[in-house]
Amino acid sequence: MTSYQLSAKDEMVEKFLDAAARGDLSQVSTLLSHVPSLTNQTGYSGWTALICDKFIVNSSSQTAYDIAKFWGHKHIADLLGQTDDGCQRVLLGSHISPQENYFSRETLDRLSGKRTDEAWLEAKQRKPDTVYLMFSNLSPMVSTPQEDNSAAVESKLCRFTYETVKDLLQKPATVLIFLGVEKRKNPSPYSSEEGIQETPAWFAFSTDEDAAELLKLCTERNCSFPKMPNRDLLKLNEEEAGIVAQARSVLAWHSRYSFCPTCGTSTKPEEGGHKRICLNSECRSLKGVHNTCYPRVDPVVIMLVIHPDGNQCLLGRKKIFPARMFSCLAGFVEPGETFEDAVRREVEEESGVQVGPVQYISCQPWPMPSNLMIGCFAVAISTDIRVDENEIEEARWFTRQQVIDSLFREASPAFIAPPRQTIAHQLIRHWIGMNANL
Ligand SMILES: NC(=O)C1=CN([C@@H]2O[C@H](COP(=O)(O)OP(=O)(O)OC[C@H]3O[C@@H](n4cnc5c(N)ncnc54)[C@H](O)[C@@H]3O)[C@@H](O)[C@H]2O)C=CC1
Ligand SMILES: [Mg+2]
Ligand SMILES: [Mg+2]
Ligand SMILES: [Mg+2]
Ligand SMILES: [Zn+2]
Repeated sequence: MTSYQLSAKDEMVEKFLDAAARGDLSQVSTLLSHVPSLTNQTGYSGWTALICDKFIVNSSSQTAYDIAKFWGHKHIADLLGQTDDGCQRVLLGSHISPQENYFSRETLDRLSGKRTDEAWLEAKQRKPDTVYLMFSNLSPMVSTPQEDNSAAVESKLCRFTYETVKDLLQKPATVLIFLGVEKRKNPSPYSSEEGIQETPAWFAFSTDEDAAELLKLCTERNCSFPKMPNRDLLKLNEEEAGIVAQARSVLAWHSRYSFCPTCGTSTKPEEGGHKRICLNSECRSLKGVHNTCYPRVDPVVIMLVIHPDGNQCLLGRKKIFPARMFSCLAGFVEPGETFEDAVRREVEEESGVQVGPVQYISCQPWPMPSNLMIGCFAVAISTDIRVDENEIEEARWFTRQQVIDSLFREASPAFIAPPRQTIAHQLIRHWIGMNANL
């Protein structure tokens, strides 16, 4: 006996569920002949005898699909995975694994709390193990193992010590930013502050000194300041790419915000280069907190639009793309807009295709100069293409097979995919990895 009293109806429901769970067909039919509505009654556990609506969840938030999958009933899970509601079935549901994109790795601990600690920052600047990255015209100095400009050759950031760059740091046009300290590989066994060996700090600075003279300061081979960031900054390893994503965006902001957006007076860097303050003591921007004083990040949605049949995707090309390259559609999020609405608006503006469900997949900082690419899948609810020629030269539906050929096979694919370092490439690849779910 339970400690609580069941009503006659509850008792009937529990009896019915018990019979259904045991597979006692004769008792199930007897009870049903008396009370047909028992099929959809819910017991204390949240279960029904037979889950007729597959979007109903039990008290553990599991759908029939989740349960079938958990117990390894693949056939049933596959059946339940098929739906008639055209759109949702081509999305991934809960099967998304976290994905790291190029420019996304957090190699350094930013220690944002230390940006206001001037004494600590000054001491760190002079430490012999502190690493300095040098930027000219928003490009970091890099070295390449051989003189080869092809995309396959990896570049390395040139690292400088305080002794080498201290004169440059004094020049009035130099902007210095504190990037953070190296993350500790092994957690320290010490618990007291004094016992912990501090890891090296990293700074980046921009200088307008003569580039040829700057290159002489480095002892590495084949040093240069790359000319085409969209191409040349894709040659770093993942760690260095993550550092450049932060450094280039912040330095680009300094180079564009030397005057106050509120009153037009000159501004100066503060807080380890993560803030600029106006030199006019009467300025409104000095009262309260204002986003004009901080580095900006511009959200951009980038989406792989999937055909309602689940087996084609929509890709477009801009005039400036290399020949035959097609990529995901993308566009800036506008003020007061959700990213889902931005996806729908940009896709319709650029291709005329209407979009229903939108699902976030992963994001990518894109430091040219300061975008945050918000990567999504989106399911089309119309398929006719009408391109806005101001933004896109051509847009097309490509079949899964054409996409696979383009990513993995050399011989004359239908189009050329964007490079692997772009989130566009990763979204396309991710889609190929999904089941057609048909
Ligand atoms: N990492 C990746 O895989 C990819 C990155 N991208 C980046 O996404 C960005 C946006 O894509 P688009 O198709 O050009 O956007 P878009 O479709 O919104 O059109 C760009 C136009 O929007 C206007 N605009 C509105 N807000 C702006 C802002 N904050 N900054 C600059 N322009 C603004 C300008 O008129 C600009 O010409 C590009 O800058 C590109 O660098 C684009 C595709 C792939
Ligand atoms: Mg666009
Ligand atoms: Mg657009
Ligand atoms: Mg736009
Ligand atoms: Zn001002």
